[in-house]
Amino acid sequence: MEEYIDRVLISKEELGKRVVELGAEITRDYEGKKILVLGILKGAVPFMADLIREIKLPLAYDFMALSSYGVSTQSSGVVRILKDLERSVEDVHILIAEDIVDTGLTLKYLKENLRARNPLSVKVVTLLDKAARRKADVTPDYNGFSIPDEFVVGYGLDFNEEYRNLPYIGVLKQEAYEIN
Ligand SMILES: O=P(O)(O)OC[C@H]1O[C@H](OP(=O)(O)OP(=O)(O)O)[C@H](O)[C@@H]1O
Ligand SMILES: Nc1nc2[nH]cnc2c(=O)[nH]1
Repeated sequence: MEEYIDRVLISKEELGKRVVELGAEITRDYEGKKILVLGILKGAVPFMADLIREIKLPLAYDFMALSSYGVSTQSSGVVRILKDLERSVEDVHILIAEDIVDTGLTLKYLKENLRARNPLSVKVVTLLDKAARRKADVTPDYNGFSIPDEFVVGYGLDFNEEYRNLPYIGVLKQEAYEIN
């Protein structure tokens, strides 16, 4: 698997340090509030699993799975809910946990959809922000790292469902795209 990694963009140590910082910031901001951390499957799972253990407050977590209609890697902005929340959110502050915000189309749809359910608030924490590709007017409230316009894998992010279990964020070699 790692023979196809061209270079490490964010190391395991850098990821760990930043997740601790994000957890501390969220802990300060949400003191006394009832939080629902909402992970977006599947990419957010490793980040969310580490982050929730750095949020030193009582919280609940749940997941949604979304799929965007579009041609291959091009997101169209039309999103379908594959797995929805299991309960009402009217009494909670929702903190959406994402691995990456790219065009922002997924997040724009999701925020609008969730706001219609009348939660106390909706905010977003993302591990990575690729702002150069933004098409929708959305800004994450908490961002781990701003990254350049490169396709990255690892720590939840995949290429054809592989590489999600790498402990760092890396950039693939050209060969990796050619063999698949
Ligand atoms: O800002 P956007 O351009 O809308 O892209 C961001 C979305 O794309 C990725 O999910 P993906 O559809 O690859 O699913 P996965 O998490 O299961 O890999 C990521 O987890 C975000 O949900
Ligand atoms: N794996 C992966 N998925 C993405 N979805 C949007 N941008 C990216 C990216 O850079 N890598």
